[in-house]
Amino acid sequence: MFEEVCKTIEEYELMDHNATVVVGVSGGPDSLALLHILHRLQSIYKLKIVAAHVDHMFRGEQSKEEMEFVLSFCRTLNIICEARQINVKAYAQKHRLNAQTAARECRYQFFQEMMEKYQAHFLALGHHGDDQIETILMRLVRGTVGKGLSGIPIKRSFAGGFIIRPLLWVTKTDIIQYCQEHKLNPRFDPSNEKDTYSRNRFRKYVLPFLKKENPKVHVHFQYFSELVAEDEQFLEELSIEKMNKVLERKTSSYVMMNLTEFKKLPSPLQRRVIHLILNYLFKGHRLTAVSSIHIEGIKKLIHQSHPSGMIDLPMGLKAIKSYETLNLTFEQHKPKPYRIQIEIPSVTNLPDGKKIICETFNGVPSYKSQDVFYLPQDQLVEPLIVRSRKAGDKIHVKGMNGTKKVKNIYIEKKIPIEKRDVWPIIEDGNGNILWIPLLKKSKYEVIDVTNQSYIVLQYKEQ
Ligand SMILES: Nc1ncnc2c1ncn2[C@@H]1O[C@H](COP(=O)(O)OP(=O)(O)OP(=O)(O)O)[C@@H](O)[C@H]1O
Repeated sequence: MFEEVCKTIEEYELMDHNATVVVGVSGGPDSLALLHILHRLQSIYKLKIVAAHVDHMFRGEQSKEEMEFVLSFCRTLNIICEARQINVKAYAQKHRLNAQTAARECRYQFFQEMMEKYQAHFLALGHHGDDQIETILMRLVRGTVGKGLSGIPIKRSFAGGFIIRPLLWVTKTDIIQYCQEHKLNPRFDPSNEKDTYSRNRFRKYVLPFLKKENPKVHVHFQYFSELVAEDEQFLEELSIEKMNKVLERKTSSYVMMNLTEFKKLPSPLQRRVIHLILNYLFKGHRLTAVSSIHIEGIKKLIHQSHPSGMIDLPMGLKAIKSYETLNLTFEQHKPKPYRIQIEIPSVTNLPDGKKIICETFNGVPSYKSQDVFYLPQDQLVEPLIVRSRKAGDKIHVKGMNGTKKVKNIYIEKKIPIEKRDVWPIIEDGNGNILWIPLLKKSKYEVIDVTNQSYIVLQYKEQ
């Protein structure tokens, strides 16, 4: 096993000469073997080794005894040992965490502190090949997708340096044998046997079967882990590039996406782009994992034939589709309804950022367009009003008998939902809708060569 671990260290460049390495040592076989191996490499790499032990205070005297054991083991090898007792139960209660998560958080805080104290480059941990198999299988069973399926990384950034795991290519059996050969006499944590933990059930019931099928199964899982990590990194970079092309607006609580561009992406990139956006929006919301249910929900909303729709996501996030736009937003604001009187003449600023210019006009209008409306002076019923839509709004459409629902006009013209609430509607003193700028004119616009006197309304950009 020693040779195998040395090979891993070299191949993955897990160690530099003259480096300072903090080693997480629980007192169990994995980390004890790891410490022993690194100690053997100390003179070759000219390493400074610091063992770091946390007593989680779960098992009273027994865990204290483990701490004493680690301290004395390090003394015999002449290795610096930092040990700390942390009341994890109290920490878990305070932060409302389960015991395992709390223990992990406390441990990593301590490791970080030790790395800073000793200005260490590496934190070495004793995860091995069987841990890798368990982790990947547990995640598959739990429904993890993407990068999470790569399991435990052999080297990753941490506290200004790297976490390294030199034992990932060896098995628990190799480690136990190593401990026996070198008479290391490790401590065994009884909680590793409990059926209540999911990991222990995988270890006890699934691993023996896999190892019987193929004693080298850990090699295949490790290889799988590295391939997935590599593929995922490549796809993530590609997805970031594509995401930047489909995003039209982005703040910490709001994202607007162009669906015409989005739909051109191949399906795996579509999923990843959604995943990236959700991760970005949920950042800081203490949501550990974006679930595939949310990603698929958004994808379905985008591809459904109906041009508009909305789904609710965790933490009050909403995905709102409107024609070729998807808005993902935590913002709940709905535009306020408005009603403004139009003086003659005047310039009226509108909530949609545009303006209505109202003037009198003498002569026969020759310019006809959807952004200008001519009302014969003798038809004017004051006051003229510009307002937002109301339920049941109807317009007597120019050149048509009867009325038409304004709502149907918005649908026909594919006006996005969020724009409908601010779109201006002009009505007269009788409450008749005269004009919906850019969309529809009413029968009240009558241009007649015998008439030389009009009110002209123009809808313009600022
Ligand atoms: N209490 C602890 N103090 C210091 N390091 C720890 C502690 N618990 C775990 N570690 C580090 O994290 C690694 C993985 O922990 P985990 O609990 O998954 O493994 P384990 O199977 O219990 O390992 P070991 O046989 O070393 O106890 C350990 O190998 C060790 O390097």
